[in-house]
Amino acid sequence: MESIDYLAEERKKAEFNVDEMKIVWAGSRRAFEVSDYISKLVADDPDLSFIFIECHRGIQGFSKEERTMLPRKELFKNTLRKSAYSWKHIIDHQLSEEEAERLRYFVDEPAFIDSHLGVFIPAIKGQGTKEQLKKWLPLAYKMQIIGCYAQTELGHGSNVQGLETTATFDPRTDEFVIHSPTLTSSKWWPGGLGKVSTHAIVYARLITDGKDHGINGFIVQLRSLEDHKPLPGITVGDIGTKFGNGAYNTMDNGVLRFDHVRIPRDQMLMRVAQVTKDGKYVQSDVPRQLLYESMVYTRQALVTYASGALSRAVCIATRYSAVRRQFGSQNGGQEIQVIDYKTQQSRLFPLLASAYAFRFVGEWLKWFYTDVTQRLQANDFSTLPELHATTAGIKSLTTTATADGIEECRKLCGGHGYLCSSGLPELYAVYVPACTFEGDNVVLLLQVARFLMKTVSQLSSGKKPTGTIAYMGKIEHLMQCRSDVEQAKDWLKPSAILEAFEARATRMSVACAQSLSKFDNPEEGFQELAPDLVEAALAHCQLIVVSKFIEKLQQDIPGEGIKQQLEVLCCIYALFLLHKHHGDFLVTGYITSKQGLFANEQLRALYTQVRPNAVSLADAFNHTDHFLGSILGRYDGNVYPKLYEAAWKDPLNESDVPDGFDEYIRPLLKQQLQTARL
Ligand SMILES: CCCCCCCCCCCCCCCCCCCCC/C=C/C(=O)SCCNC(=O)CCNC(=O)[C@H](O)C(C)(C)COP(=O)(O)OP(=O)(O)OC[C@H]1O[C@@H](n2cnc3c(N)ncnc32)[C@H](O)[C@@H]1OP(=O)(O)O
Ligand SMILES: Cc1cc2nc3c(=O)[nH]c(=O)nc-3n(C[C@H](O)[C@H](O)[C@H](O)COP(=O)(O)OP(=O)(O)OC[C@H]3O[C@@H](n4cnc5c(N)ncnc54)[C@H](O)[C@@H]3O)c2cc1C
Repeated sequence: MESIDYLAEERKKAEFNVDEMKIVWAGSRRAFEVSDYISKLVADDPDLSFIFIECHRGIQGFSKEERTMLPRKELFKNTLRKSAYSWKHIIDHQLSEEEAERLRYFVDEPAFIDSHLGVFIPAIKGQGTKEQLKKWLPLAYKMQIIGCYAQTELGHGSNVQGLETTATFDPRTDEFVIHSPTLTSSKWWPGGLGKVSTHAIVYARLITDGKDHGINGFIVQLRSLEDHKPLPGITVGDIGTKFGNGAYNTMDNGVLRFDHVRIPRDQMLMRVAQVTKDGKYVQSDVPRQLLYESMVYTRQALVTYASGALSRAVCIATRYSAVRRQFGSQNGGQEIQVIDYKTQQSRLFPLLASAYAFRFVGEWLKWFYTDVTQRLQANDFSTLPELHATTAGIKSLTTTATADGIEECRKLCGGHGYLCSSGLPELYAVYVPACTFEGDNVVLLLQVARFLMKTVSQLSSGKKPTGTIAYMGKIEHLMQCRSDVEQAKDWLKPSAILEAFEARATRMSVACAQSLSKFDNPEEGFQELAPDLVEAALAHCQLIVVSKFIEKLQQDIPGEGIKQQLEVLCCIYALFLLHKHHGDFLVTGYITSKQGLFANEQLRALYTQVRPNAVSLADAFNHTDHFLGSILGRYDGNVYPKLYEAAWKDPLNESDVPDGFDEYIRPLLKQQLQTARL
């Protein structure tokens, strides 16, 4: 039966070519084709799109929207089945790495495979010697071993140098003894550890001859490759159910303790430092920070994933806002679409613009990461501090904004957004730990702040800042200039926007540096001023996102109306930030309150420009209905019949009279009858 497109009228209003925008969103025609093909493959293959569970009726299939009703143990087993099935598909069809990554993405269930591919393998690559890569990578790539990244402990996560697990070298046997000396040294959180991983990269204090050399990574086998039982001396399990039904609970985040577990010496990852057979500790000529290199990789990857998650929420909220009508009916006509309310637009459209902004900054960050890692291979470490600060900062900014944005989209969908079948509660629950893992977002901004303070202090010594901090080279101008905006439309000029963000970021950093200089003990000052430093770091990161969006627009972007739409979105992103943080821009003296009001006026005009294109801009994300997993976000907009239909699938509706009626409701009702008779 052909379905009716309830959003057809909206789609007719588009002033640009949606198919061309899909390519811009994907990054290239080839990336679009791969994503498009794999997302449909997943949606159309029940083994990938459905959840199969054994129950009293035999094996039953459930759709993605029903996932939150299912028990964790069954969900987990189903995820194992899907991972094995996906892996077989990848091998049988010889999928490329890009296609395989897309397959994992569209299956859309957190699983051990994420830790194996996203953290375990990058850690070996970043910290292993050539010989170690040769030995371990083929095993890992063929999934003959499955690994996780065991860094965080019960007592310490953010403070990596505070980890307690020990790796003590025993020269008599040429082995390390891995040990958990305290309860708080238990490894706690690693994804894939609880029930699946056979191996882990374990971060432990390296001790030789009684001397503590700090943290290093070690490859440790945890489970038998025969029967999967924990090896002697190892206690391992899952840490328990996490936030939200379904959600991240398909992942087995684990706990791990070692009781004097011995591993061969060559299982210490030795790119950064080595221990010789006679127990001598030798530091390589590469910086110690390379121990943290895999975190840089994953933080960079999380930025592109942020745009993916935000675009899903925005797509659901935009389509639903065009379907939903409230108030304003005249002469029996239709009510107003809620998307036409300016308040709805002022909450929704900045998120739409943010999704695009995060996409482009993610694209750039991937390029930057690749560039720096190539330099690292050639022993050029000069750009590593900038890469660390940028990945930390942009990961922090984009994941915080995305988690908040998903929750805002849920509210934008009113009451129905609170239903699990809207897809938004689970999306939020799955997504929100991204603000914590791979570095707590505040801790990461403090890293950016340290980098900025160093940059400011080096300016006087004549060191020329480059890359993302090149703007600080114009410090004299940026400390004094004033916005020349005279009317609302002046805020459309990229140069006006850029200077505003550069001046604000520079002034906030310089103000922090000046305050810091008043402290005798700089570390004490840093702690005292931390909230201001975090704000300065955020201002710098917002500047990066804005400037990368502007740079994107300087490229040749073909396609009818594409560039115009992106220009509007770029201005919305920047002016929304200016409006939200306008206190910063005012206090630092770059704009007057009148210029702030012009920005807001221009923002409202931009919302009007986006309005006819909103649904199509969301369509350009090219999300399948399966991937969205949302009745409110259905492509055809057929929301109400489907919501009604879905309600009856809830297990509570399996019978008219609920279990427990005889024990708990009937006596109450009877008691009321007796009371009434009295
Ligand atoms: C179905 C089948 C499919 C098959 C598919 C196949 C397809 C293949 C592709 C698949 C790809 C998948 C990708 C998925 C990605 C998403 C997966 C997400 C999973 C997430 C799991 C989560 C994992 C974790 O959370 S791991 C644990 C993370 N932990 C942290 O982040 C801890 C945070 N803390 C720290 O990083 C540090 O402690 C820090 C930085 C806060 C402090 O460091 P410090 O050393 O104690 O102190 P400090 O003095 O501040 O720093 C010293 C010095 O070092 C510099 N520094 C710090 N960090 C770094 C760094 N990372 N890099 C470089 N430099 C660094 C710092 O700046 C200082 O420098 P100086 O000032 O110059 O001295
Ligand atoms: C779903 C999930 C998956 C994970 N997967 C893995 C994994 O695979 N492997 C792994 O090793 N770990 C993993 N982790 C752990 C994760 O990396 C840590 O939780 C994270 O690094 C934060 O550390 P923490 O829990 O110690 O938080 P804490 O540092 O205890 O943070 C608590 C609070 O203190 C604040 N705070 C901490 N330090 C400072 C400071 N210096 N200044 C100001 N404020 C501060 C933070 O901002 C936060 O508000 C995972 C976590 C989650 C939630």
